[in-house]
Amino acid sequence: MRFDVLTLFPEIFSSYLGQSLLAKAIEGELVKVYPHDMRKWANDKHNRVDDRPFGGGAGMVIRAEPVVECVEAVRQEGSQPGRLIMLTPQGRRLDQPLVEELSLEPRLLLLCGRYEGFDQRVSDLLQPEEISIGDYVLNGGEVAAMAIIDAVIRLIPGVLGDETSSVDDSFSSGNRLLEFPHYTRPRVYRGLAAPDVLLSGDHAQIAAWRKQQSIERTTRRRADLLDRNAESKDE
Ligand SMILES: NC(=O)c1ccno1
Repeated sequence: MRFDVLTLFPEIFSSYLGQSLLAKAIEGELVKVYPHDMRKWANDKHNRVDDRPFGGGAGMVIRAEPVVECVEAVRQEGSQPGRLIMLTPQGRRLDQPLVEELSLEPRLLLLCGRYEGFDQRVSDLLQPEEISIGDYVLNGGEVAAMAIIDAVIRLIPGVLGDETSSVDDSFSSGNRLLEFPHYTRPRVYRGLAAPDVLLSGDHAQIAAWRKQQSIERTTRRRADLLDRNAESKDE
C-alpha cells in the first residue's frame, strides 16, 4: 500500500517513518510512505504558498496553484491515481469501519492543510474526500494524516505479524465493542490478581469471559456502540 502525504512540513514525517511498526512495514515493503513538500510547486514570482484571504479576516489561506499542481504531479508518479483525502475538521468523522475501508485501497493521497485552510478552488478542482479525526481543530492536517496511516497499516496483512491481533480491536467490524481488559505476568501485582479464568487453559471459558467483559465495558463507557451493534445486526 502506498501513502503520499502532501504537506508544507514534510520534515514532520521523518521521525514518524522510523517508528517501529511503520518502519517494519516499510522495510518489509508492505507499505510505502512518501511525504511531498507542496512548496516545491509554488512557482509564482514570490514563491508563495499562502496569501491573505479575499474579503479580509485573520490568518492566511493556502493558494490553489501549488496544491493542485502538486497533486497532479504526484499522481503521475504512481501506477494509479489513488484516493485523495483532505484532512479537515469539517470532514466525515474517521471511525474503524472507515479505516477498514481505507485499508483496502492500493494508494491514498493525504492532503494536509495549515493556517486557515485551502483556497476553495482546491476542493472544486480536485474533489477530495474530506475526513476529520475528531471535533477539534489541529494546527495542521499532518497529525490527522499520521492517525490515518497508523490505524490503516495495522490492518494490512503481514504488518502486525499475528493476523488475529486486530480482530479483537475495539470498534473493529468483527467486534464493534470495546476490547476486553488484558493481563500478563506477574499473576499478582500489588495484591491485584489476574482473573483465574485467564490461566485456566479453557479457551471456551476464556472467550466467554472476554466477550462478557467487552459487553460490560462497552455498556459502562460507550452504550451508544451497543445501539449501533444492534442496528448493524438488523441490516
Ligand atoms: N480535526 C481534524 O481532523 C483536523 C484536521 C486538520 N485540522 O483538524
